[in-house]
Amino acid sequence: MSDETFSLIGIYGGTFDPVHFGHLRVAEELIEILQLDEIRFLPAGYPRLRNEPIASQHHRKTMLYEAIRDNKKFFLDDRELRRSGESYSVESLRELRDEFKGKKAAFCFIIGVDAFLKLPNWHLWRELFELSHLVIVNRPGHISFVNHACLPPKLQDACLDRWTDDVNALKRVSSGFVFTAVTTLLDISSTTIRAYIAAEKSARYLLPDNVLNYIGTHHVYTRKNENR
Ligand SMILES: Nc1ncnc2c1ncn2[C@@H]1O[C@H](COP(=O)(O)OP(=O)(O)OP(=O)(O)O)[C@@H](O)[C@H]1O
Ligand SMILES: O=C(O)c1ccc[n+]([C@@H]2O[C@H](COP(=O)([O-])O)[C@@H](O)[C@H]2O)c1
Repeated sequence: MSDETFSLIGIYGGTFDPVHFGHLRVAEELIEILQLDEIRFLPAGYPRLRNEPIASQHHRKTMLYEAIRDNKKFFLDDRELRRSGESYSVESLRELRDEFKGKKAAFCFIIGVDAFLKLPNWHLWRELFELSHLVIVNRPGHISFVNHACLPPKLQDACLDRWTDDVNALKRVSSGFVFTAVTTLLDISSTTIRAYIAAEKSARYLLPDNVLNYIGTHHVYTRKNENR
């Protein structure tokens, strides 16, 4: 039976402007909860359905690299930064599926509940279920635990027979399940961090020190920075 199961690869997409402990703690806990082999952090080059990032692609990538480099299970996947045009998750997952052809791997696309609620606005969103499992994490200030009745009807329908709370189910097929994970709720957002830094308030303990130092050295979120 064991050689029938898939290895599990987490894919954590985001703007990461900047990466913070809300992201990193979720990733660390999901490695344990789902017994993931690795998590690939996938920074969006030109993120959709939101304002343009403040930091440049180069800064967002470097900050992310600095934040994850000491974790043997965390990897940076910069394919969306190398691609021109809007960043479509479905395109990245198609590419990854291609690269993993012949390997028994299942993908877990990790997504906060705030982003999950907007899924029906994503490019070719229904195809995501064919390419990956979806792993939803809660976020303070947003509806707690995905209450199926609160979902937009289209999303409710699409997820209908996909919900599972069985980690082993995710290892039996390469895609198609929706799993809600219980992780520590940390009320941290990149927006708050950018606002603190712009107001010269301390953002310490909300994100790794080396990332904070990088932001300071390169004036990433302050007016002195002319080359964001
Ligand atoms: N504190 C958090 N807890 C759980 N999930 C989070 C947290 N912060 C971000 N996420 C999730 O991580 C993914 C990427 O988030 P993103 O990089 O946009 O960070 P953000 O803090 O939401 O940024 P911003 O404030 O600029 O919108 C999204 O799926 C989001 O829901
Ligand atoms: O593919 C899409 O159409 C799409 C639309 C909105 C968001 N996403 C992805 O969702 C992830 C979280 O996005 P964000 O804006 O919350 O940082 C990130 O990987 C985005 O590229 C993807």
